[in-house]
Amino acid sequence: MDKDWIPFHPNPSQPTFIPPAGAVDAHCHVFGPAAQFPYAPERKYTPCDASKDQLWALRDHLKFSRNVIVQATCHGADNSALVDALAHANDLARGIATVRGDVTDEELFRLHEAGVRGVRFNFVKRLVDALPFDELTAIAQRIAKLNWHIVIYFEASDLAEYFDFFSSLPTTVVVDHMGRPDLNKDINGAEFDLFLKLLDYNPNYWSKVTCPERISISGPDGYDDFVPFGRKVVETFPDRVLWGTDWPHPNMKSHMPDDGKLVNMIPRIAVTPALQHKLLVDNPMRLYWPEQVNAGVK
Ligand SMILES: O=C(O)/C=C(\C=C(/O)C(=O)O)C(=O)O
Repeated sequence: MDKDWIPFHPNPSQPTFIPPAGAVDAHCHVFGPAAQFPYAPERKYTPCDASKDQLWALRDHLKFSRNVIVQATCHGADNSALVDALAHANDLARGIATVRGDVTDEELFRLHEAGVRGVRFNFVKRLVDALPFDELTAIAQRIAKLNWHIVIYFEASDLAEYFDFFSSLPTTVVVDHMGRPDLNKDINGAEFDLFLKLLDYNPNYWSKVTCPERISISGPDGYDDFVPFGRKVVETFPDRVLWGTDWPHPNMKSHMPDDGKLVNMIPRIAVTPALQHKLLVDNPMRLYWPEQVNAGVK
């Protein structure tokens, strides 16, 4: 792993917040293990290994029930580690893959059968060289036929440039980490307002209210500055929000969060049991296990 890499917290605290039954960690990753699933040559970082079994152990420790595993950029478009985790999840995990424009229909079908339900378009320059819009549009049109959705990751400062392209995407679109707002800026300022407009103008847009540890300037004593931004998104779009740990927390430089304390953030941004149930159960189940929702599975 990179010499400045901070591994995930070895002993996360037991959260005081108990999630509702069936809660979903809707944003997490698996890394390797590298001996079995080598990291991509084009990667921009080399992480510690972080296995599916360690992810399941965290899920159980935090009293969650399900995971949505997002392909990490260190694996590029080789989704093997993701597919392996899904194959060993007993249907308690779904996946978001990374694909290129030359992905075959057979590969998309194989990924769907494994439990993948979407692709990630990453625009964070320190992580990837983003694909050209026309290639992304072609991928979007193909995955729309699978009823998959798109997860997008971008910096708030880039949203104005991407707004029209984002608004053209034909599927449900889930924004990672609220589009990484700059918490030095006013919650009522133009930058966060543009993010809120993205969801307001586009009813197919959802947002994860995640990653206080990445976004907060006030820091890990409580990530207090994150709370009003998270609350605003949850209360404005209660049926279109998701939550996740972001374990194993790639590329953290200032500190490594205690996952138990991240869970304790939930009642501060979703302040009623009804909002917590939408955030942690209703919304992710509707998006990732619709067949079970329709069958009345609890
Ligand atoms: O885990 C996150 O969502 C955030 C980061 C990394 C990735 O998403 C990734 O490498 O796939 C980041 O900000 O470095």
